[in-house]
Amino acid sequence: MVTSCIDDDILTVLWTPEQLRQKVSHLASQISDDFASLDSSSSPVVVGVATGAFLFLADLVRNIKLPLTVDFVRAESYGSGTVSSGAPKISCDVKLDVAGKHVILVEDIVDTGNTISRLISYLETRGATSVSVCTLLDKPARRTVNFQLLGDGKFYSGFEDGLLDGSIMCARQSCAQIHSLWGMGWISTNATETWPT
Ligand SMILES: O=P(O)(O)OC[C@H]1O[C@H](OP(=O)(O)OP(=O)(O)O)[C@H](O)[C@@H]1O
Repeated sequence: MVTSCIDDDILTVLWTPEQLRQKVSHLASQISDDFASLDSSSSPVVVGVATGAFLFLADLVRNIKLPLTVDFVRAESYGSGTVSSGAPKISCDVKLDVAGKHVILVEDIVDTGNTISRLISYLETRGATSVSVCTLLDKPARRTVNFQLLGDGKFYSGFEDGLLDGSIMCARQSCAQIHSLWGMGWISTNATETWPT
C-alpha cells in the first residue's frame, strides 16, 4: 500500500484534525443518546460500508457509549471509475443475523444515495427492525435517490458538502484506505485516481 504519494495533491485542508475529532465525538454522543433506552439484548448493530467507512467507523464506535456489535458490508457502484452505476451490487454480505436488530449503517460519504438506498432495502429484506445511517460526509446536492430510512431509523451527518465534481472531495475510496481519518478533510487534485496497493 502506498502511503506517501497523496500529500503533494492536497489543495485545501477543509477540516482540522481537532474539528474532525469533535465531529466524530458529537455524532457518537447523538447515537449514544438515541439508543440509550434499549436493553442490552436490543443493542444496535453497526454495519460499516466497506471500504471507505472503515476508519471513520473505527473512530466512531470507540466513542459510542453503548454495547454494540460491528459488521461490514460491501456494495460496489463505482468500481475504478467516478460515476455511480446507479445499481450497486452487494459483493460482501453481513455475517451477523440482523433480523430484529436496530442497524446503524456507517458511511464515509453519501453522494448520489444509490449505495445507501440499496443497502437499506437489503437490510429490510434481512429483517432489520430499523436502519439508521451515519455518514461523515453528506453531499445532498449530488443526490439522485431519496432513500427512506427504515423504521425509527435516523440520519446522522457529520459534514455537508456542496461541492460538485469540479472539486472532488476525497473522503472516499483509495484516499480513505491510505490516510487516517484525520487526513480525510481535504480536497485533492487527484481524487479520482486509484492508488496502487
Ligand atoms: O451515494 P453513492 O453515490 O452511492 O456513493 C457513496 C459510496 O461510494 C463510495 O464507495 P465506493 O463505491 O467508491 O466503494 P469503496 O468505498 O469500496 O471505494 C463511498 O464509500 C460510498 O459507499
